[in-house]
Amino acid sequence: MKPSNKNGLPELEPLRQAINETDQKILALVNERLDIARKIGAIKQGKGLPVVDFSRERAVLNKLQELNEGPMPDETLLLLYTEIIAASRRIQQPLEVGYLGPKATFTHMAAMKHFGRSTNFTPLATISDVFEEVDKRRRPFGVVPVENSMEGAVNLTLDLFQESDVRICGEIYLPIRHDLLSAEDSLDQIMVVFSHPQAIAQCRKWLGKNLPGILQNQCSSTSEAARMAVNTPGGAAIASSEAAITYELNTLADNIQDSTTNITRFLVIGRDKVQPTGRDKTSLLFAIPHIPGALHSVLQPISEEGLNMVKLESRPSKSASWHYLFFVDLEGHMKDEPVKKVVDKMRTLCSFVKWLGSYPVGDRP
Ligand SMILES: O=C(O)C(=O)C[C@]1(C(=O)O)C=C[C@@H](O)C=C1
Repeated sequence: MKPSNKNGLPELEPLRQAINETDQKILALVNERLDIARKIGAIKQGKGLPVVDFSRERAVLNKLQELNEGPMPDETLLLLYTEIIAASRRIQQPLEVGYLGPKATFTHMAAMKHFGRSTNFTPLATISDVFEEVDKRRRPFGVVPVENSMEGAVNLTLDLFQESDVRICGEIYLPIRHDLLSAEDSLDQIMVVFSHPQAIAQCRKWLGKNLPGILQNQCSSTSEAARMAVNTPGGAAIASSEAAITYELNTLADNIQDSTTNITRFLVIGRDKVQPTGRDKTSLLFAIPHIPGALHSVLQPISEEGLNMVKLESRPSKSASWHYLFFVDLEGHMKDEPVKKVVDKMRTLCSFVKWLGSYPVGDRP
């Protein structure tokens, strides 16, 4: 008689056996990779070099994407390899990353997307705290929001670059997807919805259609809303899918935001320079003298060098009223000749230029 498995499908048997053998090989290879990472770690430690090399990590991921012929989608490949690299870092030294908390916010999700889940994350109360932790060398990296495709710039983050010496070493794009979470089982039990005012505003149409006239209660964050939902009979929260896991809530509806193009960009801040990857961005902060045409003449070298300016934002200067600082993002790395030339030229035209960092371009959803 042929061997049968629990489903009574004997033809599955050899395939399951093949999967077992493949898994054993994958396991052995991942452990082999970790052993190699451990050796690299020992060399780096001996030379006083940092464990993290974002440029190398990007090269590893790019190479694998190039080699991938499927059927594994690139998104899955990136998820798997982000975790394998996280484990390879961890075996060298556990990595400490601070982020704008609380737990299960979109900043937390962005941090996990970038660093992998096998990283030590600490929620911090404010954006200033994240900058301070990195500035004072209490943590090597931090993650903060910098702009949202619908709401615009996060001014506090931009302002903190004026005072701080941290460097941008990465960017993360995350689609903002809101879910309706509750300890209750169905929508008709819901009597009050908790969330951050921005999240409530972003789900206005859905709420009007599905929970018309229901009490809306504002919270300081979507995670705080999830906590309220845990403790309030008839309560629901608009929060992230991560909050459903963290607070053990049921997802009564997912993707309830009115717009499907709501994306937040986050920055990874640290203190080390990131080497060029071939697809980089450079962020600069500059001030111009109060003379006609000053901004035009500062930006002119950018187009002359054929560089793509991907962002320009102004903020009031902290030191002088009615004076402005400009944030500009250029495609390219500070080590690329055209970027270097532009920055040299800017230094002759601006009253002040600060290089905030050159870092790999983030994958846009
Ligand atoms: O190549 C290195 O320097 C490593 O430490 C290995 C590795 C990896 O897992 O590929 C891990 C951490 C670094 O940030 C870069 C790459």
